[in-house]
Amino acid sequence: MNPPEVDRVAASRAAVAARQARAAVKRAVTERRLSAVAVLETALGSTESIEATMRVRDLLMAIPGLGPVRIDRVMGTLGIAATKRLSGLGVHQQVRLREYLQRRAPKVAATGDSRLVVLAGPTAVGKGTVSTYIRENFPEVHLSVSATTRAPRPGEVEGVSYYFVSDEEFDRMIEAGEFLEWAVVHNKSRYGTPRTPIDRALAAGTSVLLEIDIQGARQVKAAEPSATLVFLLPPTWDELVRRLIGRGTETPEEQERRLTTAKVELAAQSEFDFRVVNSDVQAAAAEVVELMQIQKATDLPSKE
Ligand SMILES: Nc1ncnc2c1ncn2[C@@H]1O[C@H](COP(=O)(O)OP(=O)(O)OP(=O)(O)O)[C@@H](O)[C@H]1O
Ligand SMILES: Nc1nc2c(ncn2[C@@H]2O[C@H](COP(=O)(O)O)[C@@H](O)[C@H]2O)c(=O)[nH]1
Repeated sequence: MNPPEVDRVAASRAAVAARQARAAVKRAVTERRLSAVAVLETALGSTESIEATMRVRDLLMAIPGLGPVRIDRVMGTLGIAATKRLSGLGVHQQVRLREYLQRRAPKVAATGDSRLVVLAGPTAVGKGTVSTYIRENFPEVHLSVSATTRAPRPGEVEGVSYYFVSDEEFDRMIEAGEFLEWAVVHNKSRYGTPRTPIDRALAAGTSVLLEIDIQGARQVKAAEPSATLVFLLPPTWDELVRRLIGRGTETPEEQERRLTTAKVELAAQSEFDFRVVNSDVQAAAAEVVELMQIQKATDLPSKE
């Protein structure tokens, strides 16, 4: 073969491979192994991805219950041309399509034993310490990384501790529907759970742990009733105060504010599926992981 012919054959093989890869993505959406929203996020996150080359129409065709006539109508309403690919969407089209998919597309089916677990509890009870222990010792668990508008503390790492974002960026993320939940915590900063990494992990059969406040836990339960809520308790109130003051990361005013919230939060513990007392980090982490891994939550003995 001469060089132009070699190029033509290579291009045709690449086109076939891309078509097959797009068909596999569509199948995964139809079979509810992958959420349509996760496909959109991947496409928007990388123009190199196979998802970026998918037509919007094909993504909608993958959603059970949507036929060609309905899809034409929906695309008209969303203001998206019939031939548009995901990578070619304008900002407003992206927002409208994301909102539509969040409302209309079915959630991914739970695969195997993967589950969504929320760890909440009052300030300084040790949520961060227990979660970090789980991240370091149980790599099979996906620990969600939140976005926050608060400033980093010494030693905190961008993308590991949090995504530290400006108020404007947080507004944008809310507007774009990127959060599973978000809340103003301790009447001060905003914190939110990015939705896409969670959808992806659950679709891949990985259990997910969210370390968030109680307002967030309530929102997650409302959005995903199958989520398991775990409340982390201190051995005593005095020990909680000792941990907060001992951590030394807040001013006395901020400590006061957090202890006021803590009293309200402790009163909400009965809303949770399980309670774990954090007397010892390793033991508390093991209990939380047990709740994520063993039988279905409904079959478990109470940890109260
Ligand atoms: N089981 C434990 N025994 C003794 N100290 C602990 C234990 N767990 C955590 N601590 C300590 O308590 C302090 C608060 O812990 P941590 O920062 O993890 O709390 P948190 O619940 O994440 O707080 P916040 O909600 O305010 O972020 C830290 O100094 C930590 O080292
Ligand atoms: N509702 C949410 N709460 C969150 C999230 N990420 C963290 N948090 C909670 O905020 C407080 C304060 O955290 P700190 O790091 O400033 O001490 C604590 O209770 C966290 O659990 C989130 O995404 N959503």
